[in-house]
Amino acid sequence: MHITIRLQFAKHVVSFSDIATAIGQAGGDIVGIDVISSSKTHTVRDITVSVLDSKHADVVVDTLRKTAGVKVIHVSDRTFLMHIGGKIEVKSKIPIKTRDDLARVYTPGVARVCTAIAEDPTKAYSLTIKRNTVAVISDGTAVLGLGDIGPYAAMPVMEGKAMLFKQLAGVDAFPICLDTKDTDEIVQIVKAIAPAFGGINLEDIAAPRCFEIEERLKQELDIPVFHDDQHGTAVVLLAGLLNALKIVDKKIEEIKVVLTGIGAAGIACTKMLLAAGVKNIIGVDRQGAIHRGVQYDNPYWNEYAQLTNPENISGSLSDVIVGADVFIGVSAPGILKVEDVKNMAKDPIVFAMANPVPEIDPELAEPYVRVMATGRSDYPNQINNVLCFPGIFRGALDCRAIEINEEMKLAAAQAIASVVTDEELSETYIIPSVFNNKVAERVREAVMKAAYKTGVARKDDMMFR
Ligand SMILES: NC(=O)C1=CN([C@@H]2O[C@H](COP(=O)(O)OP(=O)(O)OC[C@H]3O[C@@H](n4cnc5c(N)ncnc54)[C@H](O)[C@@H]3O)[C@@H](O)[C@H]2O)C=CC1
Ligand SMILES: CC(=O)C(=O)O
Ligand SMILES: [Mg+2]
Repeated sequence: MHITIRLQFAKHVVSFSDIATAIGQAGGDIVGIDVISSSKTHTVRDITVSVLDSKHADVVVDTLRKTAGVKVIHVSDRTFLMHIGGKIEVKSKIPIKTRDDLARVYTPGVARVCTAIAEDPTKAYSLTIKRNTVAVISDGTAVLGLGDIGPYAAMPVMEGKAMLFKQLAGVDAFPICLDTKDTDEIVQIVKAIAPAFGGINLEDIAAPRCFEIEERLKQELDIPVFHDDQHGTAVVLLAGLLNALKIVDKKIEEIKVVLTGIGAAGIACTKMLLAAGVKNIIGVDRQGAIHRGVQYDNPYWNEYAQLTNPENISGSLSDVIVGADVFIGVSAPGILKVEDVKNMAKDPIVFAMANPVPEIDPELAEPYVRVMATGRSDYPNQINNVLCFPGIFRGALDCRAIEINEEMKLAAAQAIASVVTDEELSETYIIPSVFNNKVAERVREAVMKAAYKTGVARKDDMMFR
């Protein structure tokens, strides 16, 4: 990583070459220098230094703090710099240059437009932003794998999701973090803000509350409501698995899958895999394998036990992973050991998808796996819901779908998988890159086709009839 250190140094006490030497001795590598101000006695400079990690950054900064004549003003890393002031803004489509423009975009002209919508509310789709907007709603209770860090801390992720919606699919998404964990209140708030939006993307709301929130909103709203951590993740996981199974030449009906983290993502991934034909899937949470014969406090786990684990095996992750063809992690960092991978069946497939730190370090797993994937951007095979949510909402908005149903999700998974051709497919390329511009377009088309086929599209479109 790179950090930028703003420091002031007294010219008569220390020279820049002394500072460069100190940084070098602490193991830092200077990659940029900017002079911010200079007087006869002092200079202020921004020095950008390449360091190994945040601990190493502390060592470099401490060294400078201890150097006589040097005052460290502040330290920022490039990631923080990208977040300063937030990452998105609202822009007008048309400038207001004259009084005439003003009278048309605002009062009095706007009143006629308002009246037209009041007379026919469906006109909200043609005369407001509704046809292109998605609310990204979080309560900050399951932010990535960081847990319940609250609504303020959740904002950078939601802003990031909004950026991806826009860049990858042209959707205008609004990050909305709610300072409440009350299910009824969240449902009420989302219902109340729905008029401005064409869709609702629920994000990083912890299980099991997220299931009720989504179900109730789906029933009460006539726009698509989609919990990204459940369905977006499940769609991309299935896409990756379909392609990985081609490499190891195994049939989906015959594989044994072990999945850790029976929360939002885990339950949805399991349901998607069962629908796709997986017969033997065992879910593992903190207490071990979910099995029948136990009354869990979490009602979703009791249902889960009925749907999975055909041999009703109990035990720890290390116990149940023996002989598994596929490991899927949507749980916590570092819980899969190298020994566990060694005990899997031939040609193991390991999808360690916890963010930001996966269930096993890919470098440790690599020698023993046939196909390795993570949720991260800095390793090959990124299985991340970002491959799904922009395109699936683009399709749903464009056909004005009332919901995103199972057929649309399956179509999205197949569309994502299809971007990687048989000639291109390899152990390190089972899933297209986030930057592959075919992904969102292919997902959009497949999703629209499925929406028209299943009768949930409201917009008349001859192409899809
Ligand atoms: N790659 C991707 O696209 C996505 C990755 N994720 C990742 O999956 C993880 C879970 O996310 P959600 O399902 O939204 O959270 P969640 O809070 O709904 O569920 C997490 C589950 O993992 C379980 N868990 C925690 N520590 C565990 C351990 N040591 N062993 C077994 N189970 C454990 C929890 O008890 C809980 O049931 C996070 O790390 C998140 O970043 C989630 C969504 C998408
Ligand atoms: C990718 C994502 O949505 C998550 O880790 O929560
Ligand atoms: Mg998420």
